Amino acid sequence: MLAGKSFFFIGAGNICESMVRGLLSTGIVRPGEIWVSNRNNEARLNYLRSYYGIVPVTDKCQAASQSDVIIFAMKPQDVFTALEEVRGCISNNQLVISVLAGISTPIIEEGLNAEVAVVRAMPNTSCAVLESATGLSAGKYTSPEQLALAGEIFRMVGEVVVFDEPLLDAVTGLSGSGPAYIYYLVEAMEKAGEAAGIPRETARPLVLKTLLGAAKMLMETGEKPEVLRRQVTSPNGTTMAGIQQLDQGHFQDTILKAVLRATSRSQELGQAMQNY
Ligand SMILES: NC(=O)C1=CN([C@@H]2O[C@H](COP(=O)(O)OP(=O)(O)OC[C@H]3O[C@@H](n4cnc5c(N)ncnc54)[C@H](O)[C@@H]3O)[C@@H](O)[C@H]2O)C=CC1
Ligand SMILES: O=C(O)[C@@H]1CCC=N1
Repeated sequence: MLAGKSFFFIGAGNICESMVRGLLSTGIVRPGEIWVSNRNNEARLNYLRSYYGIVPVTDKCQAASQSDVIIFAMKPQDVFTALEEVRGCISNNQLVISVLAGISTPIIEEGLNAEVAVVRAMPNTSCAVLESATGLSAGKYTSPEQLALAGEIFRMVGEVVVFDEPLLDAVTGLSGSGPAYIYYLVEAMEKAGEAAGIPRETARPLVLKTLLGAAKMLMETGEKPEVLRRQVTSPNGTTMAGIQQLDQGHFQDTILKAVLRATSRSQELGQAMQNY
């Protein structure tokens, strides 16, 4: 279903590049089948063309009318300008994918002023290494086949779960923003290693292998994280001492608050655009 499909990204920033890198690395999508536009940034487009061989375009209406899949990938605040630029250029046999935090499918449908198939998607930047966790939900005019096509696109770059749309804000707070939480943890562990006397360049591979090993243990054993944690935690040993310190800092509660706050920020972004 995917071979030969053409993709048009409106907005060529971080998430666009992550998706492009992932899609091209599969070998199924070819560089000439990916068109990109970006606002006021020729240097960015030149970089994407020279690095990936993908095709910068300036006439967005024309590109939108000629591509199979149109991907909205600008900041939520910029969505209305983008919608105006391609209004009347997209028909129902194409597929619109919006990766915008907080922006509901009705906002996109109404902005396009036509019965266009829209899928809201929340991937993460790990698309670049084919390890994204992506949540999807279908808009009002999206057929099962069009939702399946969106699933196929994001399955090329990782795992896909389909949700009812209201949950997409929570997906954004959990796995859309999630890589940043993990990077933050890695930053903290590296600094901690350094504080304990391990040089930064040595701490990083130790931390990264620890992270990868723990993720693999979770995936390959299928055990609950609590069980695996207990296997590391000897009575009165070092891990117990470390975990007690994390508990004193309300580690789990802090993570919970971070995910809930990111979720409500996604809702706020949507609300702000609704009232626009
Ligand atoms: N960065 C991430 O990890 C993720 C981002 N998202 C969503 O993706 C969207 C983009 O995020 P980033 O790539 O991080 O932002 P970014 O700021 O890196 O890229 C957005 C790009 O869109 C361009 N743009 C704005 N209006 C445009 C228009 N009318 N036509 C063409 N280009 C236009 C801007 O010039 C900018 O280069 C956001 O809505 C965000 O919520 C979703 C999942 C993950
Ligand atoms: O920070 C943001 O708003 C976007 C959405 C999910 C990840 N990055």
